Amino acid sequence: MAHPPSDSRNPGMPLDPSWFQRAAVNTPAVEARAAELGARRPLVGAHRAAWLVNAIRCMDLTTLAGDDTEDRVARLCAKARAPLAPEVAEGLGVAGLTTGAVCVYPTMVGAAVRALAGSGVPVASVATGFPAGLMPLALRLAEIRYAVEEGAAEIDIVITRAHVLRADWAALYDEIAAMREACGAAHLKAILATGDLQTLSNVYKASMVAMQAGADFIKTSTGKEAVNATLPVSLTMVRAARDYGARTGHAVGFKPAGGMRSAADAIAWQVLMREELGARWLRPDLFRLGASSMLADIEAALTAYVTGRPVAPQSLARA
Ligand SMILES: O=C[C@H](O)COP(=O)(O)O
Repeated sequence: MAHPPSDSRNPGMPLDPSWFQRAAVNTPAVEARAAELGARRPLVGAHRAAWLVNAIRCMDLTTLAGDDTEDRVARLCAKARAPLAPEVAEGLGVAGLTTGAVCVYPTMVGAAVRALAGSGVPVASVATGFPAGLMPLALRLAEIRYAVEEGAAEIDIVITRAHVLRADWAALYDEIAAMREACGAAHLKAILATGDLQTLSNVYKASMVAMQAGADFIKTSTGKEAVNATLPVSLTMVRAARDYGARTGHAVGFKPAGGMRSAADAIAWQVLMREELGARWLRPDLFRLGASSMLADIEAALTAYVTGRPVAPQSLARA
């Protein structure tokens, strides 16, 4: 399938329920496909290293904790600017490698912007009453505008799950469209909190509504639900993005987030993107891995590959 260009933002479109209201996801088939993806023969050597470097390039390095401080954010940003030790980066031929972005709470955006100055690494901010989103819309929109004024280039919004559970697609569309407008030039990632949506068919429908409302990315989770990113949910969402792109010519990005911890996770999700959407979707403008602790395992794997010495992930510098 020809891949639509991704350098143009998703303009959205009027809500059209005929694109999704009769969608019925074959859950057993999706789960079987996802299991097959996760059970692939492991990559080794230079091939595995290349996929892990790309995972860093596409990572939203995240801290979203109640005890976050400006010092912790500054340390995270230093890691985002230089995720690998110099000798490891040079050994891989990726001097200057950075993460895709840094993702923080709104009141930490200023500290992140200052710490990332001159790096080219954008700041993403969660907003709209993260993680539950249960605040008046006017306050959620004000929070978006605050984060953008603080310097956020990307806004990760959360949807009102009740709109999905009640199949109130107009209400879901209207809130995301209003959020998209409040973002202005900042890119909008729509967090669907899929662990709260009960069925894969609801995940597909919410994905389609978010894209029709103008989301630049669809994102699985806040990382605070009981169940966050899974391969079956991700497969459902990327197929929605594929269907939307085939009909509109607009590429919408995908961000799995929450609970991904290992280098193996980083490869499994990239294999899913490569096989379902194509190599074009393995770049940071269309793919992000939302993770707070996955980088340590990736760094340990790459350090061991370059130096030949095994390294415990917990021994590496953490934010
Ligand atoms: O959006 C990013 C997620 O909150 C990160 O979740 P995590 O801490 O489980 O990696």
